[in-house]
Amino acid sequence: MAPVKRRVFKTKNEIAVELAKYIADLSSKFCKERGVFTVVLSGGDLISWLWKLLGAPYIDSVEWSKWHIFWVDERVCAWDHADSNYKLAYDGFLSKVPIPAENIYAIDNGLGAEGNAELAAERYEECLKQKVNQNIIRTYKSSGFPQFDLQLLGMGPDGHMASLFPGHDQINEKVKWVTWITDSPKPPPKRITFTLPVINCASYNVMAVCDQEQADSVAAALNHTKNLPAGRLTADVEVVWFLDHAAASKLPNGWCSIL
Ligand SMILES: O=C(O)[C@H](O)[C@@H](O)[C@H](O)[C@H](O)COP(=O)(O)O
Repeated sequence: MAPVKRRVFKTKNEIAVELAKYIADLSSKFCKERGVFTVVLSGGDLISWLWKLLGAPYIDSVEWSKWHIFWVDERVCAWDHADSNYKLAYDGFLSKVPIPAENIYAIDNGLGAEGNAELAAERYEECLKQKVNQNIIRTYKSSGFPQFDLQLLGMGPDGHMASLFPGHDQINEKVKWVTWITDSPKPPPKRITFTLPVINCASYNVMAVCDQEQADSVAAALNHTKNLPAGRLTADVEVVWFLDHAAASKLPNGWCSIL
């Protein structure tokens, strides 16, 4: 099992600083080794913690042209809808860095606008398969599942990650790469999401969580509580939890970082 590390910081600002370093180091490693860097984004607060990458030194030193961007989950709506994770990422991050537009793989806009969750999930899985065939995404050992270089995840206060919610069946999917939900407890109800095997095949998984309302779930997830989706998070190389003091406050060792 990959090591699960945790890095605890006083403020969200410090998280942004360290997250930028972590991401930039992995970017240079994968760009050197593979010539591409596959990055998976989520929605929620995460995007607001990527701002450090938008300035010096990273804006000039990161090989942005080699990045390929995917979403671990997406709300089923058009790209310009206020609920869209694509829009959130575009407005707050993607529009400010020189990643080629053709390297950004969003949900199918038409199916999103129609609200067709099932077909949107199938179409997104086809898109991933195409990128595997083009050697942009690797596959994980003999399993055939896609293996992303880095996933940037968040967790809700109920312990959900991506759009895998406690007590919902999607967490048990073992074959599909992308599935869908039409009764998400977190609005909006229609979403598509990577499945657990895909999430856990990633080389590096970052889970970034802040604030007091997440503290119980952080403690439960880091105790590997299996009925919490985030308690089942693993990775091929490592999982790193980036936490602020409030989110880490219910952990047995409190604010200690464990590396
Ligand atoms: O589409 C979504 O809603 C997100 O991708 C979701 O899975 C998010 O990552 C968590 O809910 C954490 O959200 P916060 O960071 O806002 O707590």
